[in-house]
Amino acid sequence: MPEKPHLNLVVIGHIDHGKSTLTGSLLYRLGVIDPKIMQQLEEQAKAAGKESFKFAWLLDKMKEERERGITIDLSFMKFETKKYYFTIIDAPGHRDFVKNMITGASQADAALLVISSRKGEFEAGMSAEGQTREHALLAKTLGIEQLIVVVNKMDAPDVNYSQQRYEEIVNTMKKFLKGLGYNVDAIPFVPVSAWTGENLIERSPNMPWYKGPTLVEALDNLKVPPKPVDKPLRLPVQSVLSIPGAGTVVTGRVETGVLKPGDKVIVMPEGVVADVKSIQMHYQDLQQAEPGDNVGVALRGVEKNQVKRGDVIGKTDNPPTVAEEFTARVVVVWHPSAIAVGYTPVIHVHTASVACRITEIVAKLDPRTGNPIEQNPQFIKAGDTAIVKFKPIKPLVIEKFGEFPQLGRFAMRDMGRTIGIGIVTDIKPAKIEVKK
Ligand SMILES: Nc1nc2c(ncn2[C@@H]2O[C@H](COP(=O)(O)OP(=O)(O)OP(=O)(O)O)[C@@H](O)[C@H]2O)c(=O)[nH]1
Repeated sequence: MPEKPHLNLVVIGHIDHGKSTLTGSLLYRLGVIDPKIMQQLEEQAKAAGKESFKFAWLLDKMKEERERGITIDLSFMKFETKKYYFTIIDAPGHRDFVKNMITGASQADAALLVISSRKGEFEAGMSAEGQTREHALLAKTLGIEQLIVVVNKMDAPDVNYSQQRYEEIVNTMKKFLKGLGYNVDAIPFVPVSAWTGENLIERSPNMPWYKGPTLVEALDNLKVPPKPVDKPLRLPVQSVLSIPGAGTVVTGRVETGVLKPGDKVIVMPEGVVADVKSIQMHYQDLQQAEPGDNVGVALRGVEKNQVKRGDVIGKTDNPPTVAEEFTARVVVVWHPSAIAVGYTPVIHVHTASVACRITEIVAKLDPRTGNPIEQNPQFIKAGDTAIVKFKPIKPLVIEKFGEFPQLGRFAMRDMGRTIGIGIVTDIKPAKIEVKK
């Protein structure tokens, strides 16, 4: 039997809307979590007087263990439905999910947007600083086209499974998501209780008015994005090793195109040309590596110190682009004051992180329509969307989002936090000398 396709999910939404509870509850009900472990956690949560947090507790435990360097959690974050295997990348509660969404080992194929239906909670998420707003905007900017909206806490006393409240939320959300450019007719809005499990796997008798899919059915209705095998090769380098017998081995994930033993490749921005001796994945030799494959590539003609993390491998007839300067559409998500020309955040893009200086703020945009509202503003601040030019202070491979989305979206970081995100719209290429 052919293997089920694999999809990556992110869980997003406003604080306390139930992301952890939903994730924990879904994993538990799908049988991923051992009932004995769940019972222990339940007792711990009860003893701490926080029974309603038992599922969230489960995620906290996983997170703690991860922080202590125990590597058990990842397998817990996988589950399967009739059609697919899913991995939840970046568990909820992470402070810096934005950066992780961009530079993490995997790209999200779909997002679950969790919204609380409780009085005041839904409204808080949709307020100017609300994360329902912010996360939906980020997901769209990052090119996550598939969305499932989970209308949570339908069991709460003030909601009491009200169809009217559900419809009120759906109408508001449809207007908002349409404004961001989402095709709202393709988005399921599933009313659930993460807590009781209603409409997650089994239909809720308390919401007979709801005729749409359950959450698991909505997951099965997602589409597998096509593999970009026809595009030119791009393989960002994660690490470089020197292995006796094999020589220089680079590891990384193929983002686009295919790679075969015998191919002639070029490492940018180094400008070094090499031959592919062999390719391995999970200790097995591969005759062809494709998008999504995490591989080790043994290279002939290059020394370990000539390649580093953040470089990108391509074919010699279509080398990765090194930017002298690039233009991007950015969204500022957080900054204590204002951003002006001269500001130099660290840009995290694929596996690279390079400081880039803002050389021009071309225009401020209306975030809803994308139309310019101010040319050459003096500064931009949190909440603003703008067209900005950057000059990398060191050679950097970056691509236009329209051509290579995986290498054309980035996070801007400063002071240990994500300041904003962006997508590259234009590039002025640098001249690189090729070393044979
Ligand atoms: N009644 C009810 N309460 C819920 C439901 N889901 C979550 N809650 C409660 O909402 C509160 C917040 O839930 P969490 O799962 O911690 O929310 P979160 O979105 O993960 O929160 P952060 O990670 O802090 O952003 C807890 O008290 C939960 O018990 C639900 O379906 N029904």
